[in-house]
Amino acid sequence: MMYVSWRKSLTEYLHSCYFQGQVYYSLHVLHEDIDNPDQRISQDVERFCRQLSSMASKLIISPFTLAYYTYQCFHSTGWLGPVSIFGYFIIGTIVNKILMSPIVSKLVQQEKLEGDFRFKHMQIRVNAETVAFYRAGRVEHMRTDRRLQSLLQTQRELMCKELWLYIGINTFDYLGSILSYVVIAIPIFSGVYSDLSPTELIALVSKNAFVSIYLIGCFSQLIDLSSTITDVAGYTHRIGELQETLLSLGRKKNDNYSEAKASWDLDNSHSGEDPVPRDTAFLLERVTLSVPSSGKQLIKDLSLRISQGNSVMIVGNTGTGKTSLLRALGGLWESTRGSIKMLTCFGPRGVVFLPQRPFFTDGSLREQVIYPLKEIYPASGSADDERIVRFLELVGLTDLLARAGGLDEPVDWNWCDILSPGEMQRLSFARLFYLQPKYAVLDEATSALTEDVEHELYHVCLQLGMTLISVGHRASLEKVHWGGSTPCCGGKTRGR
Ligand SMILES: Nc1ncnc2c1ncn2[C@@H]1O[C@H](COP(=O)(O)OP(=O)(O)OP(=O)(O)O)[C@@H](O)[C@H]1O
Repeated sequence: MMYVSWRKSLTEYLHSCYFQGQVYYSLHVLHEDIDNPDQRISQDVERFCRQLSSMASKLIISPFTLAYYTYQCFHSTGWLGPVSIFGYFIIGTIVNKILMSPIVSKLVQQEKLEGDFRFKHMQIRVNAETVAFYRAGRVEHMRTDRRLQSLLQTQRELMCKELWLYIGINTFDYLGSILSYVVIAIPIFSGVYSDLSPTELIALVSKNAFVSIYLIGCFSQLIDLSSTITDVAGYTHRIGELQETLLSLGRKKNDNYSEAKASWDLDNSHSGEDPVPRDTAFLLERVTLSVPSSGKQLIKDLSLRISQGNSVMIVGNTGTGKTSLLRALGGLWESTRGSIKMLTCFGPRGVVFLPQRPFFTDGSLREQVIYPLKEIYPASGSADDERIVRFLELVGLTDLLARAGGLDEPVDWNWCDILSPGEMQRLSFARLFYLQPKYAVLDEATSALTEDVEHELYHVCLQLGMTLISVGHRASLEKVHWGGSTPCCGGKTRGR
């Protein structure tokens, strides 16, 4: 009996560990499984709901069975039986409450540490080469190990606390079965059933034992639920935190960016209702911009209008907020004061951003060049092979066609691993030429290329009719953005 109960506790514990893992994934899916977060979250939510519904079904049925067996117990033992069993349940609940409280906070702490540890793993996996260049393997190993040790320490503490809870639950179960005989022994020895024959007495004892044990069993079920409740409380707390963060982020979203402008738009969706000229892409009025996490002020009272044909170059020292200004233009950061209006859409008919770190998705060479149009128009087919090949030639990546085995050949490599920084920047330009937007926002997009190549690429952009908003350090770039200048915080904007 003892063995069966321990095994049950262990199985429950392992089950809870498994369940914790699943919920953990739902919380860290944003970091690790960005490719398919919706599916992961829906699977986890499904499991979570199953656990809740099993708990709810037990809670719904319990009152009926409790009422029936309380009546039966009262019938054979009088008030003594039900009162002592109810009193026993109340004491059990109080003890459980005391044992449960520290487990919930420990479980939340464990979830957080597990997330930190996995995030560290992912960070090393993504930056393995950089770490190897720094010969920082031992350092990273030590740092990861430190996180693992603190996670294991918390898990050990959690197990100790859970051990006491399980001891409490099992003790309640065993003492309960003894109580069933005690409650019938009292009326028997006090002479209530002195007129019964031994056979009738045995029948009475056995019937009462059955009823009492069943009644105590109902209470045991409720007490057992406490271990599930502690798990659910911990996960609910953690998921609640995630939800609150997402809600507050959603609330902070810049109002100037409508839902339509938050995604790519291939139709000419400019409504023309704005009082500003149709050729204006961005309108900034007395904008003050600060780093969201630290509040450090980067830009103060910047007013700027970026319109078609008037390229802008943003220059300045490192860390002065050039990229941050682009983040604000792209709606990723909110201004502290003033207003930023984006009056065009994302995509070929509007604006395309080339960020400082090039990004390449998994897939064929074509998918890299037309990114992200394949997902927007999956049936685009191979109608524009010629254009893609021409743009690859223009950026000096003809050999990539041979390396990839053609435009549509599936490749098993990670594009960021096999391309040099310069090649990545060239491929990003091929993408830009293919998309051919009205406005191109270029954040140090040619930092790994020579001045000549930079000049050529910028020249093609202008030939294709793009208005450029670029961040760069080289004086040679200024010629492309030739014109007057507007001061801007620690940096400068120069207009063509
Ligand atoms: N996500 C972030 N969280 C906290 N601080 C940030 C974040 N991104 C940037 N910062 C800080 O904001 C400041 C401006 O950063 P930004 O990237 O705009 O600089 P920059 O002018 O583009 O520099 P560089 O020329 O080196 O690219 C820096 O001090 C940087 O440390």
